[in-house]
Amino acid sequence: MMIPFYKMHGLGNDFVVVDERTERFDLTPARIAALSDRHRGIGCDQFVILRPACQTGADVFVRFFNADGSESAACGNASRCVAALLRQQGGSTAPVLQTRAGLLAARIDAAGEVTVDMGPPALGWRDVPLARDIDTLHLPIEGDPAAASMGNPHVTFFLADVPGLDPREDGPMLERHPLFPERANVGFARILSRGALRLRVWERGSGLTLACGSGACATVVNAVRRGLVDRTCRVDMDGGSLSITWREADGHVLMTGPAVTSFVGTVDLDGYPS
Ligand SMILES: N[C@H](CCC[C@H](N)C(=O)O)C(=O)O
Repeated sequence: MMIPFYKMHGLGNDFVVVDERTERFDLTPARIAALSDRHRGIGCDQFVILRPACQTGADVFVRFFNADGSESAACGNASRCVAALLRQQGGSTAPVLQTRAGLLAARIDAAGEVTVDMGPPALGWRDVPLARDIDTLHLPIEGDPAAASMGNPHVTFFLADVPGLDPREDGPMLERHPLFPERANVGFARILSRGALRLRVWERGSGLTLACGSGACATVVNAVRRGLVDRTCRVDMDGGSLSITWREADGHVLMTGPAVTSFVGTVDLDGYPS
């Protein structure tokens, strides 16, 4: 069965987007993982499915799946891409995305830059979640990381504390550390100034990516909590930079950056195991 898809990216964090608002396809986690494979499938960091919104005020319901087929409630870069896609299809410049992490209000400016209100971070141990009741600002792991949720679990290492830590070497073990019952996205951050930091993320279910939107949000939150940066901070990643603001007035985190459609295509689902 041939189905259409959009290939998109946010700073090189790339996605296959399939629109199921008018027709459902048989997209099992196994088939999503096969389609996400960069050698045997289309290839992407995350696979994104659009469904009709079922919450008042939302324009679309969005589900995010990692390359291993696991589902995440949040994906910042893909949220910007979906907002831009709706706009390309004639939608408003202020779409609202329903996600499993809540309603996300987006805004597309005249230059095509997309701002998504990612909502407030969740900072309690049960929110991240962690395996037991501990202070999320200082986890009992070598390197003294902090943890926060943006609807998905993030742990942040500040490399000034552990200069030898490496995403590819240490990411896989830390992703599956027993302290993270739902695994974790692992951020490796270097503070550049009060208004900028450098970040690489070993992503849960996808590995090292060129950029991570929710990771950028969680890292700024954790850096502000530690008194290391101001509430508006540029986050420089391998694929480019995002502007993040942890707004004092309501505690929401705003993320601004690009969203690109690389190409559209069709794929025969019968070629992939369900
Ligand atoms: N790997 C993440 C989902 C994608 C996050 C990232 N691509 C973003 O832009 O936020 C997780 O399992 O929580």
